[in-house]
Parts: sequence; structure tokens; C-alpha cells
Amino acid sequence: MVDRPKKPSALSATPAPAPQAQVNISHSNSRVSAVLPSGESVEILLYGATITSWKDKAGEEKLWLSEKAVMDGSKAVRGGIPLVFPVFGTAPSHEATSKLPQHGFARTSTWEFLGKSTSESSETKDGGDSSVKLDFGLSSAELSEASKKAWPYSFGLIYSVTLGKDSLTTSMVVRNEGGEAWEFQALMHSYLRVADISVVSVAGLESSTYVDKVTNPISTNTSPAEPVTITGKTDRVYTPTGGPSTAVTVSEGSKKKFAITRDNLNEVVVWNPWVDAKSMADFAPAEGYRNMICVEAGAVKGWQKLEAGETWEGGQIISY
Ligand SMILES: O=P(O)(O)OC[C@H]1O[C@H](O)[C@H](O)[C@@H](O)[C@@H]1O
Repeated sequence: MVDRPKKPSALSATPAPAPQAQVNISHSNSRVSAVLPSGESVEILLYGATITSWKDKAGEEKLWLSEKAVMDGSKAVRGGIPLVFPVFGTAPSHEATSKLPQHGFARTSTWEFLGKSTSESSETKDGGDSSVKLDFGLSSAELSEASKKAWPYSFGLIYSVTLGKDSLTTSMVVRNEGGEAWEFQALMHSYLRVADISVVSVAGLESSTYVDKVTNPISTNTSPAEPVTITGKTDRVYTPTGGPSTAVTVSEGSKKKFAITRDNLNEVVVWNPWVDAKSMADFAPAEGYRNMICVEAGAVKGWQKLEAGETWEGGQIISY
């Protein structure tokens, strides 16, 4: 047998494609979920573009969601991260917005999934994704007749949810698509999951002005120099002295659980219903108030005004 001088060498193995983020859209078109190659995940209901789950790579849930949250699109979701727009609470004395229900219509409208993107700068060493951005849209044309009637302005909203390795970024772009100016408020109503509210403290709100919605009448105060602790029903709108770039951190005992940094969102609402949760039909278990704290980044003091064609943007990064 003649030995071939030039044996063909084995074909070098084709490199396996770098792991990509998996984005799934449910069959009923009602929710979108994304999982990073490293295991972190997020789930968003198109109803309200409500984030209903955010898990770290070990599968540990970061958000609190009521066991009785209504998920069929007939009521705002109790838990996760609902969006508040164009009014925070109700505004009976703000003529243009006075007919809207509590927290507006963004959380009770069905949004459109606009698609995903990943940025090259966020690639891992092996070329896989270390973050994925999911975009959702809502415009005046898609509103229910009742909402259109209550707030007859032309707008376009883009809400982006970026899942990273140890963070979740939510940002909103608001555009005035009409020919007249209008005003709005916006807020990201994050329900953060904690193990035991009695040892939770929130730093970054020290020596700041806050509106206390629990006192009767509502009062304006200055917070002490210590972090905020929760020992009863709490509903406060803080304007942190350090401005939006100062992080607000949530700790349990000595362990830092979350850090929230804000962009263009000057206020931070801290809410825990405490035992009042027992009288809320969609709040379960009744003792669940011990396992959650709402730390809500928003632009809710006064109004943001957009002239025809103008755009506003605001957002938050929650990291752990
Ligand atoms: O029951 P909801 O309409 O979802 O509102 C829940 C809470 O949202 C915010 O945190 C407000 O500051 C509270 O006053 C309100 O109770």
C-alpha cells in the first residue's frame, strides 16, 4: 500500500455558535420572556408591559408578585413592575388628567412587542450575550375607547426592558405625536422581594423632602439622617437630596439586596400597605406585605410638559 504523502488532515471542528439570549413569545401572544445564556431571566406581560418575573442565574426571584394577581388583562397586575402613566394616583385638580383612573392607563393597556436587540459591547468573552433588550410600544391609536375619551392626546411610548447579568434596566421614551402640548407623570412601580420587612432599610433618602400620604391631611416633611425602615403602613414620595444619580439601596440586615439608580426620575416612592393588604382582594398571601417593598422611581412631583413633537426619556437600573 502506497502511503499518501499528503494525507488530508481532519477538518477542524466548526466552532459552536456563541450562546445567544433566548427570547420566547407565548402562543397566546400575551407574554414575552427572555433567558440569558448564563441563566438570568425576565418575563413581561403585554398587558401593561408589566414585568411579572425577574430571576437571577440561580433562579431566585427578585420581584414580589401577589398569588392573587389578576393576569387575564381585566385588572392591573398586583406585583412585579407595573408602569404608571400619564398620572400618578389620581389628579382631580389637573383638568386634562382628571378623568383618568388611579395610575393612568399604561398598566391596563395592551402593549405591542417591538422586538429584541443585543449590544456588541455587552458580549461575553466567548461572544455570547450578556444582556438583551426588549422593546415594547404603546400609542394613542391602540388605547381603549374609554381611555382615549378620558385623555384625548396623541402620544407614542417606547418602554425598554434590558436584562443584564446582575441588573434590570427599564426605560421609557415618551413622545408628543400631536399638535398641542400636554403634561404627564410617569413611574416604575417596582415591587421588590425581601425575606423579612422588619430588617429592611432603604438608604439614599436621608435628609430629603418627602410627602407623607398616610397622614391626614397629607404632610410634607424632611426625613432624618438615617436610612428608612418600615414599621407600619408607608406611602411616601421622596425627592432625594442627592438627585437622580444618587443610588437608593435596599438592604436586609447588613446585606445589600438592591441598588437603584435613576435617570431623569427625580422622585422615589416607598410603599408598603402593611396590614391594609388584608383588605386588598388581589393581595395574597395576606402576610405578603412582610416580603415586599415598593421602591418606585418616578417623575411624579408636578408635571412633565411636552410640546408638539417633543420627546422625554427616563429610566432606572436595578442591580443586585
Ligand atoms: O392599588 P394601586 O392602584 O396599585 O396602588 C398602589 C399604591 O401605589 C403607589 O405606591 C401609591 O403611592 C399608593 O398610594 C398606592 O396605594
